[in-house]
Amino acid sequence: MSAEQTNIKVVVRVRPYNRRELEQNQRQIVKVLDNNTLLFDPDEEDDEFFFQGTKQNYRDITKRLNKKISMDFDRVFDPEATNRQIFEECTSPLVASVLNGYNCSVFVYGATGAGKTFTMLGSDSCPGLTFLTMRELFDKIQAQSSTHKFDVGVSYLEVYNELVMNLLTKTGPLKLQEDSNGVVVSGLVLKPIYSADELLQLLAQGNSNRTQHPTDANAESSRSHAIFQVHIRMTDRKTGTKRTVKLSMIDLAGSERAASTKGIGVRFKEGASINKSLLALGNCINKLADGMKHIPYRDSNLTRILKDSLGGNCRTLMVANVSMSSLTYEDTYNTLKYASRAKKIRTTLKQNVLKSNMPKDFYIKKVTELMAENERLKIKVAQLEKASEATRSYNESELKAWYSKIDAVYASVIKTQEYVIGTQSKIKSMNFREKLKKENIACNKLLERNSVNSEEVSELKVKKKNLHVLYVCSLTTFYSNFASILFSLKLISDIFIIRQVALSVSLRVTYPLLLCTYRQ
Ligand SMILES: Nc1ncnc2c1ncn2[C@@H]1O[C@H](COP(=O)(O)OP(=O)(O)OP(=O)(O)O)[C@@H](O)[C@H]1O
Repeated sequence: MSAEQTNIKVVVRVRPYNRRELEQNQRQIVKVLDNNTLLFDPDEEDDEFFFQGTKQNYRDITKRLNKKISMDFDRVFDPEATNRQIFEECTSPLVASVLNGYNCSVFVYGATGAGKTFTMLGSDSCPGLTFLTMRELFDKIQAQSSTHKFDVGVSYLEVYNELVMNLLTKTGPLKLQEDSNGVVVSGLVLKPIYSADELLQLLAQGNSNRTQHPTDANAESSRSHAIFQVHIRMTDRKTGTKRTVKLSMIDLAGSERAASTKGIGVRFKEGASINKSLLALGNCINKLADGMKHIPYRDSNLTRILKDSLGGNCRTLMVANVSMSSLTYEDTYNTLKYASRAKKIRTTLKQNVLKSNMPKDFYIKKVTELMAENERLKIKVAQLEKASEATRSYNESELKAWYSKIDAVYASVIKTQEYVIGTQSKIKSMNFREKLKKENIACNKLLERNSVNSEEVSELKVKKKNLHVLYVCSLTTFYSNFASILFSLKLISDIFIIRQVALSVSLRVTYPLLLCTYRQ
């Protein structure tokens, strides 16, 4: 897996004046010039001093010249900047990195009262980077839950007087050990969590266990280094690839000079040990910045724990907190010097992919099997495609044959029907004609008798003529029906009706024929 070289990202946050600073009306020693640059110890623009009517550059000739040092950082946040703004610009991108398999660390550095805890934890109304980052992390975990399985565990440690304590269980001191994965805290059991709310509850619980004592600069000064870590194991549901990553949020104790906290007794020891660990941190930062090979991480427990974040496989963000009041001149200067040095540190990033325990042979066998299966399936697909094509063509030709057979049968049925109908009407008209003939014979017989009188003779003759007309009609299929109707209605003696029927059907050819037959 390729490794990527990157610098530690360093941002400076300048906090607003606190009440004490405003009351003492001190001068401003940090001026934010733009998003990346600040001026430390600028000239006092309004501090004008006139001697005998002439403006003097310096009121006090014994006073040293202002440093006027311009410093560049990855980002400089002025006193108006909010925690959300810093989150969006600095730690939100880290969440995406974590879920891509990179270890990430955020640590805040600065003197007591400079705003480290405010930046990291914030308050209910103004949540800090830890809260906002964890919320974002869980939102993203939720969004990816269909493709990945996530196992999340957290730990919250404090390093106080060089002792490592578990803030979640209030137990310790714990020992640090080194293995191939780096420094591990022996006996530390990760607390599994399933939601952002659960995580935030644990954070609150750990904070309440944190060692705090008031200092001159901060009534709730944190006297220990707090290290909140989220360990995530991601399993790709499709490929089964596993990754383990760690996101660390570190709130360091104040980096002020021991003298500035005016500690005695326990507080002095506390201050000395904070200084010892921060001195060790400073040494590591300096050596890393100079590209030295040997880095004295082992000088303190803090640097041992931060080894990963500073010089290991980790994307690291350092937030240097400073006050702009001249009351904190030395501390602010030191913090900015540290931050400038830290900018030079380069870390090497690698995506964390868990090695599988399966031997190589297993995968070789598996791939060979899958390739053979693939070939077998390809052949099967080709066979099926061929078979389905053959079935399709057979069906089409057979269907055509069936259609033409059906058409032929249908045509012959129609023909037969027509023939039957034709035959029926032929039989009908033949029967009708037979009837007409019989009637004519009967008329003839009556006419041959001597007993019929002259009136009856003329009536029989008219009937004979009409029978003849009907006979002629019966020779055509169309008129045969009319003729048979007239005959059955016994209207054959009324030639007028026959004439009307012929007229109504407007058969100009047949009508003269009928008339001429009638005239005969
Ligand atoms: N950016 C800010 N805006 C408003 N108030 C701030 C800001 N930064 C710090 N403060 C206030 O300043 C005070 C000291 O801040 P904080 O406790 O964060 O300092 P610290 O650096 O953590 O100090 P210590 O090392 O002693 O714990 C707090 O009351 C805090 O609310």
